[in-house]
Amino acid sequence: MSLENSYKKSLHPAFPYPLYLVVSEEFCTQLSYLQVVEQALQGGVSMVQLREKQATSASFLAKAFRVKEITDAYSVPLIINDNLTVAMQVDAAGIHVGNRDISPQEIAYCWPNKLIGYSIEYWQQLQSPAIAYASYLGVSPVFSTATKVDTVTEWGIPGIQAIRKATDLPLVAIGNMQVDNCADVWQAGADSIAVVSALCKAKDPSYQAQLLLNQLSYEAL
Ligand SMILES: Cc1ncc(COP(=O)(O)OP(=O)(O)O)c(N)n1
Ligand SMILES: Cc1ncsc1CCOP(=O)(O)O
Ligand SMILES: [Mg+2]
Repeated sequence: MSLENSYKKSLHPAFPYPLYLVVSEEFCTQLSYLQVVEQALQGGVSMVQLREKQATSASFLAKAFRVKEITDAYSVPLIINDNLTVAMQVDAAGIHVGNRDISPQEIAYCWPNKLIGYSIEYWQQLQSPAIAYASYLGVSPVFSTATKVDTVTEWGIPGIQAIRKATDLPLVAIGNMQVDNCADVWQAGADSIAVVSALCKAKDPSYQAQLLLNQLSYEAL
């Protein structure tokens, strides 16, 4: 979709974070993960998630402290993937979980007033009690991706549109989000575009972040 054919959406008032970096050291091929975070933030990334599926808790915690130092310097919220202990210890802004993780209900009980991201992998989850505790939903994945293969539904544009009609919660689109497809996903109802490869594998994450953001037509809050 060209910018001329798109309309300026408002940012979601509860989630004014249009470009969301999900960073893992293992997917950073050109630069260190800390350089990727810093340069992506320079390019305008508005939220960062640290996702370390292979790390020990100790290594995850050490990395989280390093990333938090950078995100704090840019006043950008840091989300921790899966690990509530790490999230609490670094005083992250929140945590992202899916179906096989600690539940949003349990998180809200142990760690109140924090952002809770919850992955939607199949339609019936929209009826789950977890929804009441979620701050945003990860539409996961929009398109299939080599970065995460243990997925259930490839939502596509029709999936985003259907979930948009079913809930007012902020929607984060994830899964093979690139410069050439994120405008359509945005216009279909996503409030945020989350990327791993598009920034972690970029030679110039700052420039790449600007290219992604330029595709997203929105009014400043
Ligand atoms: C923003 C965002 N959306 C979805 C996911 C996937 O979370 P999950 O289903 O728990 O899978 P893992 O990331 O733990 O492999 C995410 N991490 N971030
Ligand atoms: C963590 C995650 N959750 C759903 S898809 C995905 C990976 C997205 O990676 P990429 O942006 O490289 O397709
Ligand atoms: Mg998870």
